[in-house]
Amino acid sequence: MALKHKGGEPVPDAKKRKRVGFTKIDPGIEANECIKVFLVKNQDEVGDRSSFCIDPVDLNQFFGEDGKIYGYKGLKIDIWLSIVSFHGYAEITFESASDGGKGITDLKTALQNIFGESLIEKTDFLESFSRESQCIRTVLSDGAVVRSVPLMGDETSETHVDAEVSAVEVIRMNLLSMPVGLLYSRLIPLVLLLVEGGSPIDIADPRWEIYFVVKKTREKSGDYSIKLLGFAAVYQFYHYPDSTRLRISQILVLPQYQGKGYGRLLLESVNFVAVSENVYDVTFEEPSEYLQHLRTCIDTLHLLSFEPLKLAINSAISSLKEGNPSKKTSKLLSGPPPRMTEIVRQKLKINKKQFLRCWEVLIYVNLDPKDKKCMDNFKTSVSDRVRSDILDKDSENNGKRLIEVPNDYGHDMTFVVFQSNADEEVDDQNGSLASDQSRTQEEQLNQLVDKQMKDIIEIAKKVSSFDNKQ
Ligand SMILES: CC(=O)SCCNC(=O)CCNC(=O)[C@H](O)C(C)(C)COP(=O)(O)OP(=O)(O)OC[C@H]1O[C@@H](n2cnc3c(N)ncnc32)[C@H](O)[C@@H]1OP(=O)(O)O
Repeated sequence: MALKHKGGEPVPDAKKRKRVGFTKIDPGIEANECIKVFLVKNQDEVGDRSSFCIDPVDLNQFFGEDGKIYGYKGLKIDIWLSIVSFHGYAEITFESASDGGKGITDLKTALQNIFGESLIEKTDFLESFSRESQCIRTVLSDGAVVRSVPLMGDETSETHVDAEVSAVEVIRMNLLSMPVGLLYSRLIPLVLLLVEGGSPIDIADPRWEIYFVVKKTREKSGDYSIKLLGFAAVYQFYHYPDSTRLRISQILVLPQYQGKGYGRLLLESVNFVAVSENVYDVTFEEPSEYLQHLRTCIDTLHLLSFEPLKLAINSAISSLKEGNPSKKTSKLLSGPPPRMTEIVRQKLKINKKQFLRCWEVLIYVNLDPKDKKCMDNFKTSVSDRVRSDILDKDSENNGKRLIEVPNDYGHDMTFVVFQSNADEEVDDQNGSLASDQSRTQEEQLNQLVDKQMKDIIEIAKKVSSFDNKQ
């Protein structure tokens, strides 16, 4: 870590600090504003601010309660993280430092809380590119290759001209192995920076496994190099009486390689292991909204080509074609038959909750968009399902209802809790409260139905585009 004080003046000692007269209390600077993190692959990129800069979830969380750094004027912190050895180097520059009433933030400690031991001095860092050029290859050489996908055409364009064969591989390893644990500990800063709510896992627990996705390039000389693209940490839970559940707890694809199918490959690989080792099922630990979207796309694809399910899907489609939405006596579209839920878990390792999420997408992709009656019936059935989900919750919660409504500010959802209480409605003299409340509830429900329809259509589109590529 290098602390550069612009103008060459030393950082003032405590005595001098007392004499500095501040007219107002130091407002501080948000960590998000003055810290930049670059991912670099060679010495030349270090110090070049046009290098690949990441967009961390929230750097403020590592700096006190208000996320601010105090005591510095003109502070700039550039962190250079090597994607060769995953070491880091912090270059800190500022015009002056003095206590403006809130102290002087100890930057070294704060940065060590994020980057830990992987933060090293500049010379050491620059040397690490050649010294540790084979570190990923060495650590992963003992791993089991779960999947190997050859790369062709454009995908190899960034490789060396002498490159003969390139492939993307997923390699599975136990985190208890010392070199693997060490490599993971160097990846922790990326987890903290890029996975919302991410925290280090306990590498001393033998039930943790890690799946690395790498690009392997074999040179004409016969030698090969390996580049790390991402990883997934998976916990093997015991499931009574003699089975295991796989839980994907942390998945990260390095930002410059995202959106190229590597996340999907990691998830498919975990699924492949789950099926071949006949575990109970695969679950996710608090998946982000985007990861959940990806998971539903992947599972829906598997379900679409799952022969035993075809009859159930066709029969659901027939009931939508024939159904009359004005007859409220029977549901147009019920969930999948319970027997299928069990078969899907046994054969595809998709659990019941996730299967239910995919079910409506499975139906939707099989509908004829020109069949208006069928499409209308589908929307009615989604609406019925949303309403019954909420009513079920309602009866469980003594009239308190929690519903998720979309907002205008992006992907995050807003949750609304409301209480439906018959007495309250009677007490309302004009009945206006009750009618206002039910109007609001109706609007919220409609919004929720629209949001769910939008999600179904989006996933269906994605799945159809994948299906055509395969
Ligand atoms: C339990 C937890 O860990 S929760 C936290 C999850 N992790 C994070 O949030 C960390 C930051 N995010 C990431 O690391 C990544 O975005 C991940 C892991 C979530 C997803 O990995 P990615 O490699 O980006 O996913 P992948 O490329 O497979 O799919 C993403 C997109 O690429 C598209 N895609 C997938 N394969 C291909 C392909 N072969 N060609 C073109 N596009 C493709 C997908 O359709 C998807 O597009 P969409 O966003 O329009 O739906």
